[in-house]
Amino acid sequence: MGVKKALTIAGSDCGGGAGIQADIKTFQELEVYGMSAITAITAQNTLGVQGVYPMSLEAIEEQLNSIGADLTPEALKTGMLFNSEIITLVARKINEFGWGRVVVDPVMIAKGGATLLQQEAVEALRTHLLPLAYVVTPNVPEAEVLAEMKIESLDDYKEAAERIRALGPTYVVMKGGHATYQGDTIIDYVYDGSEFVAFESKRVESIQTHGSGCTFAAALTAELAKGNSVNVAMRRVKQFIQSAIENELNIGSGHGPTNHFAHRLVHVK
Ligand SMILES: Nc1ncnc2c1ncn2[C@@H]1O[C@H](COP(=O)(O)OP(=O)(O)OP(=O)(O)O)[C@@H](O)[C@H]1O
Ligand SMILES: Cc1ncc(CO)c(N)n1
Repeated sequence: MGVKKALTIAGSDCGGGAGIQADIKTFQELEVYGMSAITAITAQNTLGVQGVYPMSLEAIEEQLNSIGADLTPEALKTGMLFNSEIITLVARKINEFGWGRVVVDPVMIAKGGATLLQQEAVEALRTHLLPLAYVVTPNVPEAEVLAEMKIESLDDYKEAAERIRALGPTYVVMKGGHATYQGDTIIDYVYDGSEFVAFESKRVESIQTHGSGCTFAAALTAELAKGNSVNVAMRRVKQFIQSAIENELNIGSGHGPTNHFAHRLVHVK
């Protein structure tokens, strides 16, 4: 059986904790061959985002053409796409190459508040990209935007998942990192249109969660590239992200990155 290939279409985080860098590290740790198409370069560190430089549409298209001509990914994820032109282009190329197992991480705002998706681009995400998604992985604020409603309870959560699934994805993974009503427990829900499967974990009291969303979606993409079902993949993903948050790296003086190699310690234990 040959090695599986995963592609990330996302922004670069020069600080190494989120974006393309988090994705490639995660693919590597999960023993999947990682590839990238860079949509934007960001200047950022654990203190915040200092600059955002979108790539030209031509540069993005050429990267995707090179991959499409030679290196078909078994699964791919999208992260920071920044504007509606980039979203439309990425959706067109995914269609053109017939790529499946698409994980859409609907990245909108960085932890420090910087805009990673322009307001006007939300509609493009809803209408062009979500119909192509096998899985979409919103956190609570992103789910509120996509579903156009406030989420304050479990019922709201389920209603939002229903509305998001109506936009086209086969699976909606509602991440619970931001859900304040769950107390010490974090619950991520997988919704397939008929049932909600809950994945529970213990909340770690830590500010070193920079890139947790990217790492989570990249781990899911890697496991899907191996041919796993979403629910089987999620068990591995939750272990991976839990150990990455529990085993702090203590890098930088702000919101430090998660520890992408921590799962190796868990295996040794
Ligand atoms: N403090 C924490 N302790 C344990 N697990 C966490 C914690 N914060 C997030 N997670 C887990 O990390 C994953 C990502 O969740 P989260 O909701 O934080 O994503 P996100 O907000 O998209 O991240 P980002 O801010 O990087 O975009 C989920 O599986 C979530 O359960
Ligand atoms: C490039 C990039 N993508 C995603 C995020 C969200 O964590 C970030 N901070 N930077």
